[in-house]
Amino acid sequence: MSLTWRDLLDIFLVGVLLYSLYRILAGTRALNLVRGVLIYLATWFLASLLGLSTLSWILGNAATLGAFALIVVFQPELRGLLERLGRGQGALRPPPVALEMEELLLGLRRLAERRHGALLALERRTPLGEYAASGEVLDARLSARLLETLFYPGTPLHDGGAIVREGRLFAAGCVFPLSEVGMGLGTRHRAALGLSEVSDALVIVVSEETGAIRVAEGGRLSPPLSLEALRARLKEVVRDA
Ligand SMILES: Nc1ncnc2c1ncn2[C@@H]1O[C@H](COP(=O)(O)OP(=O)(O)OP(=O)(O)O)[C@@H](O)[C@H]1O
Repeated sequence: MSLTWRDLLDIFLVGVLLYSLYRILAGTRALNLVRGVLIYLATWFLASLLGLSTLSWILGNAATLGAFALIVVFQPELRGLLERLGRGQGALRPPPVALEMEELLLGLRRLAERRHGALLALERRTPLGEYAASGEVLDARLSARLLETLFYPGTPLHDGGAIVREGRLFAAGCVFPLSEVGMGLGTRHRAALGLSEVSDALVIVVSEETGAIRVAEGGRLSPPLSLEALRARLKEVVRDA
């Protein structure tokens, strides 16, 4: 049997598909799931190969049930995965968000200096309306003073995340989905990571404990960023209004 160009194309495309899946899943809870599923399939395959009929019968039947259970348990990840596949993971970069960047940076700097925890999502292609609905819709002009006021500890809206839509502070006090990955992190950081897993939003988080500013994007949380590094990162995403 000779190898035709179709076989080579087939192998190449499967390789690209597997690599893309790995890139999407790397660093997320779903990567462990894929590893688990591969181990399961390998055991099942070996059991059938060695003629261990009871074990392969059990594994075969459990697979059907397990597939449904996985869909239920990993619903947020699957949703995020389909979302990212739909967006083409960078091939179709979301258009830049129009935003008064210096106001945003000034607000973040002041929050960080005072160790006022903050969570702010910049909406891109994925609509964040369902999360905005869990908080208070403001649709106000974004300013440093508004950010400082919103995240001032003790105020009713300081709890939860804010959403910036088309350069305006659209909503505050919103509940974001919590990531299962950053179990060592506090809930504010897990909420930043969680939203970035299920959307293409760029989520900025200011730590109450350390004042460190980090950015979550595509299911990954950056190390603490200096204001200059943050400005450089935002310039790739934001178009000054
Ligand atoms: N699901 C959520 N969505 C949005 N915000 C949340 C969510 N869960 C918690 N928060 C926010 O996180 C705050 C609690 O932060 P916590 O101190 O546990 O986190 P942290 O990541 O350690 O932050 P920090 O380093 O700022 O202390 C809450 O007051 C609330 O504002």
